Amino acid sequence: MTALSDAGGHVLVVNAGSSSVKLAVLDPVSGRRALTGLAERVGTQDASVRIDRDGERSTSTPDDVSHAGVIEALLALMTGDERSSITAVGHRVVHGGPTYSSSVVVDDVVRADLEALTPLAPLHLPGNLAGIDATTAALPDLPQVAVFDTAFHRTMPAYAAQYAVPRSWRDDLDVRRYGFHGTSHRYVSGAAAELLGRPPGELGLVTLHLGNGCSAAAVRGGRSVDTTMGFTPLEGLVMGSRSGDIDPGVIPYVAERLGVDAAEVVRRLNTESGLLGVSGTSNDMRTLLEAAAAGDEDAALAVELFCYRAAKHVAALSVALGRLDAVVFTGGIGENSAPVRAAVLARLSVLGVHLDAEANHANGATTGGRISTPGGPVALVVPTDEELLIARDTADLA
Ligand SMILES: Nc1ncnc2c1ncn2[C@@H]1O[C@H](COP(=O)(O)OP(=O)(O)O)[C@@H](O)[C@H]1O
Ligand SMILES: CC(=O)OP(=O)(O)O
Ligand SMILES: [Mg+2]
Repeated sequence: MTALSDAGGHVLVVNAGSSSVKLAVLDPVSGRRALTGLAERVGTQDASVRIDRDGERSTSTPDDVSHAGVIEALLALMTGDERSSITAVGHRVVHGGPTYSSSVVVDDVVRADLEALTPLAPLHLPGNLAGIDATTAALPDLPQVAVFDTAFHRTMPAYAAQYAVPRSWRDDLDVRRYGFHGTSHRYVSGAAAELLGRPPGELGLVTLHLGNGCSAAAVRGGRSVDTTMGFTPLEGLVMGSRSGDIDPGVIPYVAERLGVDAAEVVRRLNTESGLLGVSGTSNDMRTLLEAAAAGDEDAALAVELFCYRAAKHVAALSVALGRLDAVVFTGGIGENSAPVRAAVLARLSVLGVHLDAEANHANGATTGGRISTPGGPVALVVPTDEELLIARDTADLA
């Protein structure tokens, strides 16, 4: 580890999503949190921010509800001592494009490169950049480090990373499969190997990150060899408001029928589809499970489509592994929803994975652990910790 962490400095981690900002001030070695922060409903008049430390909560309602505004409000809720304990700032940055294959200290050139990538992750990069700008303004003397979602997937072989499109699209336009949620897939695949008591180099894992955005990855020998998200975070699994896989032929057809352009159809595939689109009511899995239990058939279909697509992709990704040792659930849904895990695993009995119903109810976000019966591939719950890996990369580079 670096001089920074030996000196006991804290890293401020900013994980800016499309509508939320998660923040942590932590020791990069032990992972101990001095505080955590959360801004929700960013960009709307209902935006709120809160900081939690030692069982105590401070909240405020920001005047400026932009990403920059809520980050300033979060920093304002910190004490002087907390702010001065910070020695570097690490940011989750969703897209590193063709250039960035590992974490990097942000300077003017990196900042400009990221700005140019915004069309490839329009829901995420503006918030990531606003986070970098806000912490640079508030803490101008500290190094700012970008940790990319795409980095872990740079090890995908060409046959997984490429689309079957004209070669000039790849060579001249950088159209390829990048993959996302890499920091989460990297963390949970390492933690799963520890839980299994086996060296990562020996293992074939499928990691399932089921949150508001959802993706699965095939991790062989500790390296990503395939994943469900591609050029943008829209491909693959059904998500809160994103469609996942769809025939591109739908796009010009719907554009023409609705009298809008292709970009507007893609915007609706990102924001009005997925669980929200199928249910017609909510992008939130908790809400949909309750509605389905109360007899709402559209909610039930949304949940079934979500679980079916997840299981189908786990089976497909096991081809990339050659051997399947474990399926690992993480993210807000993967960690907390026993019914979703049960429905996904019911469809995976074809691969020899069998649910242990009692363990599935016991092993939620706080504990994690095995949720399958002995024999065959293992199913595990592993709470993700993107903030810890971001803090460690930041400490290593700062
Ligand atoms: N106990 C629970 N049961 C079912 N779903 C849950 C539960 N807790 C959280 N979730 C779901 O997790 C999703 C949010 O996941 P999260 O990883 O926090 O999102 P983000 O991608 O924004 O970080 C929502 O669909 C939410 O309903
Ligand atoms: C890349 C991505 O989809 O991120 P999130 O789950 O935070 O939306
Ligand atoms: Mg997320």
